Amino acid sequence: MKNKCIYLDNNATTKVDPEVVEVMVPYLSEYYGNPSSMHTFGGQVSKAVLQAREKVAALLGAKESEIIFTSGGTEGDNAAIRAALLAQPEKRHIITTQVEHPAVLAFCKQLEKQGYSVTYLSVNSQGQLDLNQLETSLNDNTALVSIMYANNETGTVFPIEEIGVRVKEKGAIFHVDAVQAVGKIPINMQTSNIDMLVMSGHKIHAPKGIGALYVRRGVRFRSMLIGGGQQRGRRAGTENVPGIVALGKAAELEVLHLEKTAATQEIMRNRLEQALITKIPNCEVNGDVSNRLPNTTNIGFKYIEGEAILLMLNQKGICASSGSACSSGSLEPSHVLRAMGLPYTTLHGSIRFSLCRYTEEAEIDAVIQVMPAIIERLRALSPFKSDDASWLQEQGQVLTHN
Ligand SMILES: Cc1ncc(COP(=O)(O)O)c(C=O)c1O
Ligand code: FES
Repeated sequence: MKNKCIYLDNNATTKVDPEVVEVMVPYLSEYYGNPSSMHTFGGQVSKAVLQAREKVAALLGAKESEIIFTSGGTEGDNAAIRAALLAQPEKRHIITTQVEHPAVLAFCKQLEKQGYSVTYLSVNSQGQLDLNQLETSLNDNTALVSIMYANNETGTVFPIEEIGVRVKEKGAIFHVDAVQAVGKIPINMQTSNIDMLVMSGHKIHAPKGIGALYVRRGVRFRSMLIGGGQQRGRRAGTENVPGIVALGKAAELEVLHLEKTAATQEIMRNRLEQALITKIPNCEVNGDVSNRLPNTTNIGFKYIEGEAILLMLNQKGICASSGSACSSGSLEPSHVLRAMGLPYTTLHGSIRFSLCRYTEEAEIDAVIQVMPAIIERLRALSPFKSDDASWLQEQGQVLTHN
């Protein structure tokens, strides 16, 4: 099956780069040794793992010894949060935000049931955090502050370093889910206050099921997986060598391409966004447009369902998304847009386009060409034609999801 779609859903996952495929294949065939083995055969493999670690460290401005390979973003987030709590058993308070990925949010909800208290910082209508709220929430009992670098749905980038200063003043551990930021904006751990940072391979043109967790030297870390002593005892289990080699290559390619491709993607993204909001009435960009990932746009088309737009785009061979991949299909409006307090009619009609270094101008042109007619057709069928609350109530609709 040859896939010829216009793929603008890169925040959900990315295509594996052919150069990445090429370097990983030998580790699925010839070099199948165990990196922990004493013999030379295993030794070759362990060397490849080390080189990959160095490449991932280089992408983050970190040291090789600060990188732990994981199975991806979810494991990294879970492991970081758990390690931070285990390192400070006397502290029982966590601060996070209402707009985190479920890998953090659902885990925090579970921790609440285990007796931890969790503060979920709110965001304003542009998706921005209030740093005063962070400051007033921080106390001596705060073990951990877990805040994402960039939001997967809107692309909003949080002022991570300003947040970090405040967190470190209070002596809490600062964990950052950077799954969407790595490879899209420069990140340098040398000049950062972040203690633990999480990235995932499949968002940067490596395969699914591989990721990395950065743990700053000196930060106490207890492994979530208990077993063999792999990865200096920080993550038990025989390493996913082909995945690790692939992640190393993907990281190397990001170092090479990041600056140039981010700039090109931003130009294309802006062109797409501008064209859509100019040609289509009653739509607006969601999120903080001045602090945003260069590849993401989330647009609310009032009075229609995002899923309907996606189905029609799909018929034209265009892949986009409404919010996050893991909750799509639920028809529940996004928790991120809800936290921003968007009106009901925008909440349901929001879709995300996310670009990557393979996105071409002609693909953007194609989307610009088909969208106005799609929206017009759906609006003609839609029962929602205004924000008038009494009208919505008459229709028996729920007004807000807050
Ligand atoms: C912000 C964020 N965190 C965590 C994850 C989970 O990563 P993974 O799919 O590698 O478990 C994702 C993936 O959608 C994400 O966007
Ligand atoms: S797991 Fe990817 S968006 Fe949720």
